[in-house]
Amino acid sequence: MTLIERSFREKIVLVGAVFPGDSPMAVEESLTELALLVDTAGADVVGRLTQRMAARDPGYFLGKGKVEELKELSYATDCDTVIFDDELTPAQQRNLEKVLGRTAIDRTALILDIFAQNAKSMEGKAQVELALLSYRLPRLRGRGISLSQQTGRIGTRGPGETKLEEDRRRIQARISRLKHQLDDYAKNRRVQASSRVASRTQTASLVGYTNAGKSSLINALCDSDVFVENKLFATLDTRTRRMLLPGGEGFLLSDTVGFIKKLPHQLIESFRSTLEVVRESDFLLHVVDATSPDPHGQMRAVREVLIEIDAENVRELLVFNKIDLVEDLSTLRLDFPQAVFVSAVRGDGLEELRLQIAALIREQTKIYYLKIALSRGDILARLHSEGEILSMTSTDEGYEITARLDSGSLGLFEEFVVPSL
Ligand SMILES: Nc1nc2c(ncn2[C@@H]2O[C@H](COP(=O)(O)OP(=O)(O)OP(=O)(O)O)[C@@H](O)[C@H]2O)c(=O)[nH]1
Ligand SMILES: [Mg+2]
Repeated sequence: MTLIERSFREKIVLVGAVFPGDSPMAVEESLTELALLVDTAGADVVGRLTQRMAARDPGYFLGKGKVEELKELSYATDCDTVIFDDELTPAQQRNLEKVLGRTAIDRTALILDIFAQNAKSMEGKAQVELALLSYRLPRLRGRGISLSQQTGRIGTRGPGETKLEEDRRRIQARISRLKHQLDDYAKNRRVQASSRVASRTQTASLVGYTNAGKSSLINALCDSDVFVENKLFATLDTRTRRMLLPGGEGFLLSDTVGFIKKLPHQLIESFRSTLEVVRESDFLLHVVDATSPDPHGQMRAVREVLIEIDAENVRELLVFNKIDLVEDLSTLRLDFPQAVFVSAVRGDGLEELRLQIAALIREQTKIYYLKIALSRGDILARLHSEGEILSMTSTDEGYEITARLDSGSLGLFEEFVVPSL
């Protein structure tokens, strides 16, 4: 993937729409987040425009008068690119670019651009390229030559300035190659994961809104040095570290890519396999930025992604981070009595968090007394791999065993469990 370095800071105008039922405040907050995304992408916001509207105009997204206003604002600010907070159809994008005489893109393209800049591993790059190509494929046709030659701008960079001029079929071929490549990575990961299952080490994942402090928290808890930055989507690659609990027990904790409102579904699709670690976790640490103006909205956005990756049923421990920056936590504590409040940077609350994690792990494994007939060597072998055998005696009737099992594997041995003990 070739990324073209920008030698200038691109000037951007943001456009948001308030539809019936939207709160104007929420739209403003969404635009502020869009501005943060622009900053992360290395460009400057020079203007903002919002319109109250009943429905999207199929041709231009905005109404006629507003398009004129946007054109004037674009000239006045001499912006390079206009970014819409809502998704544009390929036709709207083309029409707007024609009228405005400059690049028009949407939030999805901007997020994809940031992912393209931040991808480091081979797998991360393949995932982002797949998402970008899926996004661009329906947008290829009819894009003006002059615009496609304006290289190096947000939404036009990334894999293949030249690839974009190739025909559809070659892009589709590339998409299926990337899918195969990603399948191979996933298969390898499953082999590693199955050896982990055999050793019955519990696993947890850090999930949460981008920039909430997930990587900072894994560093604080596991004494590791995962990359941390005050930018959105600093982490794209999943990293797994071992964490030791107060009782000396260990478990595996994974740091994952952050989520955001309106996360492009192309990205969720192509990151699906790296996010399998989340679905297969014994529990999640859902990290929320305690300084966020809208913690409820951010948590909702995270849960929506969890549903999309089929991880909504994994147990979760809610962790509010960055409490060193918050003067009054009383409202949050009242709203979320079950949450743990920490500062990954200053260390507050980490002991409490470790204790809660240890309790969660203990809760999920219990000791059972089992009787297995001598003829059922298969069940015994299974028990060896799925649980932890604490003691075993063999009698004429069979094996008498005490074993530690988690709720997931209990079902396999239910008929052998002796209810007393
Ligand atoms: N003051 C303060 N800052 C924090 C704390 N935890 C993290 N930060 C800062 O918040 C920013 C984001 O931290 P990261 O750990 O990279 O956040 P993340 O959730 O991994 O973000 P992405 O990987 O980009 O989604 C960095 O500038 C951190 O230094 C905290 O407890 N207190
Ligand atoms: Mg991170």
